[in-house]
Amino acid sequence: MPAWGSACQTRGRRGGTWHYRERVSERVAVGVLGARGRVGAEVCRGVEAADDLDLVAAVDVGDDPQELVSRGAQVVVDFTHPDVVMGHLELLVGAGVHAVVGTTGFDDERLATLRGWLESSPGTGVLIAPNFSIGAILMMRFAAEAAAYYESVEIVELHHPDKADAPSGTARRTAQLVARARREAGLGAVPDATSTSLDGARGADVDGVHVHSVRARGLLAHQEVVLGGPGETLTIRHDSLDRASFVPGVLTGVRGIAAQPGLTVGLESFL
Ligand SMILES: NC(=O)C1=CN([C@@H]2O[C@H](COP(=O)(O)OP(=O)(O)OC[C@H]3O[C@@H](n4cnc5c(N)ncnc54)[C@H](OP(=O)(O)O)[C@@H]3O)[C@@H](O)[C@H]2O)C=CC1
Ligand SMILES: O=C(O)C1=N[C@H](C(=O)O)C[C@H](O)C1
Repeated sequence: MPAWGSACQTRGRRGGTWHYRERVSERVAVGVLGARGRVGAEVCRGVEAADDLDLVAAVDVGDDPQELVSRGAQVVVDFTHPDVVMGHLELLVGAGVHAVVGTTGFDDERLATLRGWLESSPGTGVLIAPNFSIGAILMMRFAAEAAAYYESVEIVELHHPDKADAPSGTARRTAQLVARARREAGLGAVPDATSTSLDGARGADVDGVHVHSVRARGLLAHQEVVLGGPGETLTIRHDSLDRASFVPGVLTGVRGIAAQPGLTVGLESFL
């Protein structure tokens, strides 16, 4: 029986007599936080279109997040804002509700706080995924794999100008994965003899990897990882052209989170 499966009976006719056959229903009651936002609205549409999911609460600014609990959400998806997401998670984890989180802004300190809350709520699962699109997940994986072979690497992330934060959660995560791969390969610091006269000219330094953030109307979510070695470069690029790109990954997280208690960072282990 799945974690939230409920057994129900269906009636069938065999040999002229009615009999009952047990059928296991795996429907999941889902709440969405940030339901009127750019991604939240897309997630609501995805949940409503799925045969095995029920949208029981759609919450945004002005609504009471307690509704998520009182309406029986088993899993809550959060696409809100880095400034408010921790408050939501404290409420959800305290109530034993699983969470699938796309909202950015998770540093080591926040993750440690979250782990502490989860220790007091055994059986509850939280998935924090910097990016739910399959192409972005593959882009991060390919970048980490390539990083061991190149002396140089820089990341350019490009987004719409209404984005809450910079650098993007995806770029931070990519930089961390690339930096780890470089360490494991025994590579030292990336070569850079530049002496800059303007702050910011070389972007932000994330674990020794330079990250550049572009914000321009017309863009949605894009990233390039530029790797360089003697006489060659390799550019790994991903483009999200529509927010529909995030929905299948979110629904995969929703369906899998009850079976993965504790904290998971990145959708990779659900694929
Ligand atoms: N992991 C991933 O794959 C992705 C992650 N993201 C991240 O998701 C987050 C949201 O992005 P996006 O959808 O573009 O942002 P939006 O601003 O379009 O949506 C956020 C929504 O949350 C609402 N909101 C803000 N505070 C609260 C609150 N306290 N309670 C309930 N709702 C609240 C906002 O309302 P109001 O507008 O009134 O403030 C808005 O409707 C960002 O951190 C972004 O980086 C985005 C895309 C993909
Ligand atoms: O705000 C966005 O739009 C996005 N945010 C996430 C991030 O910061 O990485 C994911 C994607 O890049 C879109």
